Amino acid sequence: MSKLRIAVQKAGRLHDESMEILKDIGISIDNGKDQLKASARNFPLEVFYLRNGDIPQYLKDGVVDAAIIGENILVEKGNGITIAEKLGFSTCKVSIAIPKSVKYTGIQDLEGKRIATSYPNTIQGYLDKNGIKANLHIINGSVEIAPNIGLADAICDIVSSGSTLFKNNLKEVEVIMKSEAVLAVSPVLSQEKQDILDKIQFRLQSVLKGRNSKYVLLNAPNDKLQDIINVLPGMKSPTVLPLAQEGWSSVHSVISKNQFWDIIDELKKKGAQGILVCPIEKMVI
Ligand SMILES: Nc1ncnc2c1ncn2[C@@H]1O[C@H](COP(=O)(O)OP(=O)(O)OP(=O)(O)O)[C@@H](O)[C@H]1O
Ligand SMILES: O=P(O)(O)OC[C@H]1O[C@H](OP(=O)(O)OP(=O)(O)O)[C@H](O)[C@@H]1O
Ligand SMILES: [Mg+2]
Repeated sequence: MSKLRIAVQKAGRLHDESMEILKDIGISIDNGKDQLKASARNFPLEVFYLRNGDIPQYLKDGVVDAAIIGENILVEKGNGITIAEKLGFSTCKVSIAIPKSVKYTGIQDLEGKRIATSYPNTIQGYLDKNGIKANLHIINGSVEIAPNIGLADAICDIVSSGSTLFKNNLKEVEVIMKSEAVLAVSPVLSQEKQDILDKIQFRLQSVLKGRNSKYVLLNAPNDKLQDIINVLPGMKSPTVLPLAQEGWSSVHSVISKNQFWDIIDELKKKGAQGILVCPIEKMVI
């Protein structure tokens, strides 16, 4: 039986959460610390530990079948590679920044300027789209220092919290793209491997839905029950159970993390009491 070969970053910002999500979908990996390849014990999967930047080529060549990789790297090097699933971690932006003291009126201000970056294709595409010609200086790391040492007028790099920009006296002036970790798929995948990938994707979706939701239990006086139920979404509709104390019910529901605090405020206003919030491990719909 063939195994799906999946690439995961060997070390760096994506590694830990990539391994965690594989564990959360029930895949146990025999992991020697310095191994570059490992097999899953309970699933037809082989994990290859590789550099994030090298993964697009391995996917294109079909050396690996799938990968957990930053979306930004696919935009930079991954033409022809499809995204099967967005994974919700390692969120960041690829942005252009300039020294804080320099006035910025719009992208035309970058005409003829020197821009330091590790993402030449991404920024070149953005400049072309906006009809701007600039000189790119490709460097592999510590990009944010370039304006301070006189190497460039602007930079294009990853921004997350913004603290690296802040420490280097830079300000973000253009956001080229937003990125997160994704499950990417090789363009050359056999049907047998596609079937294994479908199973992984199904499990990932149930973990991701769980991560994005909370299970909420609350007590409601029966005369307020309908008002409270109207606020709650639930997977189908909320579960309502009578409490031992007459005139009261227990209401159970699932709330999306995005709407969570708004709904809790609303529930309190409508008379809900003893609200408990629990994490959801997996949600299979
Ligand atoms: N500060 C950050 N916050 C959130 N996500 C980030 C941040 N920096 C990078 N990332 C994301 O994590 C990915 C991996 O970044 P990391 O710095 O670990 O590796 P790299 O230097 O890009 O790759 P390689 O594995 O080739 O050395 C990036 O492609 C991006 O998607
Ligand atoms: O907005 P922030 O939260 O400050 O994050 C942005 C920084 O994080 C990344 O660097 P990293 O720490 O991964 O170092 P690297 O350049 O060696 O990859 C990126 O290249 C930025 O420099
Ligand atoms: Mg980095």
